[in-house]
Amino acid sequence: MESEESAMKVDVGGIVVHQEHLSAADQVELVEQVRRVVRAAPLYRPETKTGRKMSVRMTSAGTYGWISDRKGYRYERQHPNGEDWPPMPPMALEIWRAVSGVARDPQSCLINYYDEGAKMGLHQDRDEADFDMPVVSVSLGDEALFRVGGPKRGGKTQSIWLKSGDVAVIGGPARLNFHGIDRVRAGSSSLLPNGGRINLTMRVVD
Ligand SMILES: O=C(O)CCC(=O)C(=O)O
Ligand SMILES: [Fe+2]
Repeated sequence: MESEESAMKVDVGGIVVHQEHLSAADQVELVEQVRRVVRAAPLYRPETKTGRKMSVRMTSAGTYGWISDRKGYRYERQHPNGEDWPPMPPMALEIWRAVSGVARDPQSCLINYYDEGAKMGLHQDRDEADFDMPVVSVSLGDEALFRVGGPKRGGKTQSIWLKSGDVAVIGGPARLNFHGIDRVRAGSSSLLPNGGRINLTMRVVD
């Protein structure tokens, strides 16, 4: 994998998007590594506290996985099926080391799969112990409209289309900024044979 800095960095409400961080070949390799995770730890559709199913399907890799169910949001060491999470994809770790700007390695890689029609409402990532540690987010497959606000709900927002190979760093003063995915543009990428979008988010948890 190339280790050079990406060609373009764009600031969206304090979130830094490294556009085209991954080459086409790297994207193919990362998809293969994600497939390995999904074979060991199947995607599932989490419920929220109120019992509604999320539209995004999820799984995780690394020491911890992010879980949502009737008890709320938290990190767990096992998949809901009771098995430990598979190892973090090596490329996820490489990407983290290239862009995170911190010395610690991530303990969790959440994998989100968006099919046509899936979205993620505006939220903060705040289930981690140390907000000095960034969240690093990788986009693969179809483009997604990413909305970014400030640290308080209801403020102004900005949006950007995240494309396959883009890497976003949610850190520093933007670490607790609200963000979400409004929609995915079906058919905008040929990376995934069945379409849709994969998002990986790496985090230091405790
Ligand atoms: O899919 C994305 O780009 C964002 C995912 C996200 O915000 C999250 O998993 O917390
Ligand atoms: Fe998030």
